[in-house]
Amino acid sequence: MDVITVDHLRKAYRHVMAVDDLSFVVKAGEIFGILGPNGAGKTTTVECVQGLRRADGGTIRVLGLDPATQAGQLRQRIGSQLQDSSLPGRLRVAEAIELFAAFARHPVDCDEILARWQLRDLRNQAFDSLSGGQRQRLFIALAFVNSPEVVFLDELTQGLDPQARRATWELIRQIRQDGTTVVLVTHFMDEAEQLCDRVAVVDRGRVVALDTPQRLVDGLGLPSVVRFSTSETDLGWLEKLDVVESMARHGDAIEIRGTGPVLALVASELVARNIVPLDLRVERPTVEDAFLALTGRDVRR
Ligand SMILES: Nc1ncnc2c1ncn2[C@@H]1O[C@H](COP(=O)(O)OP(=O)(O)OP(=O)(O)O)[C@@H](O)[C@H]1O
Repeated sequence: MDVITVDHLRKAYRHVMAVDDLSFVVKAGEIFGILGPNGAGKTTTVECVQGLRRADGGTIRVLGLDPATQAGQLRQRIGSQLQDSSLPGRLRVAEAIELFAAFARHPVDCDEILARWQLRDLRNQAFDSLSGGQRQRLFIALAFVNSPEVVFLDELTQGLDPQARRATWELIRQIRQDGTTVVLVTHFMDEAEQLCDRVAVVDRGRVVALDTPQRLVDGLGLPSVVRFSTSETDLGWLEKLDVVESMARHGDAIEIRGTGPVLALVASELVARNIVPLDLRVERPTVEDAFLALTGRDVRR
């Protein structure tokens, strides 16, 4: 079942075409990622989808509702992570959750939310006194207070330490298991790779690729890099293998770029010639490589 359909969405700010004929579908129960460089139009898109901004053209349906005319109904059924926003400084963590729950048609139990997002020990702490990571956890928790059917998370793990990131990913996976659909706007390639069932790569207001993280990478035929060390000097034959695109040597360190089953073929040829390096390894292309190939830009810039 399609939970979100965005069809030929357009949105301009004066002379800036922020979103230009953008289309995608989000299916029930998936974690759908929107990846793109700064200014690609991700936030504008997600704001239009949530009914926070009016589109100039195209159609959007979320849970069968039109966000432009049924935003009130929609807000009862979706959750949204606050971004760069702050709560009153003296508001305590538990009070913030109770406040948001008071507006929800189907609020979840506040203690359960505090426990799930590891906020129990902070329940009486004022918002002002929270660290960046703790605030982030609170913003995520608040997105789930109204038992949303679809939740929008923007830069989910910004400011979290590596352990907290992994714990957050695990919780989001559990939330998917509970049947909630998740839309994730992210700059983090590893997050998209680890968490998302499908990813839309957005650039200059358009979707330039949409697939599972694995198929995005595989579909581009990007090279893998095989590395190993050897003192053997006669390796020119390696470059003649069909799968090998190039070879570089720095002392004993060998680096081979190639596509397809490059590791298996290089390994078997080396062994056949009695060269058995102990450190043979392969670096497969990642979503980051795919992103660079698709947009020509580093996502962090
Ligand atoms: N309120 C606004 N007024 C004018 N221009 C805007 C406004 N909001 C966004 N823009 C412009 O529209 C384009 C898309 O912005 P948007 O915030 O949707 O991109 P984004 O992909 O979310 O970027 P980022 O990753 O930096 O948050 C950018 O060129 C931006 O400068």
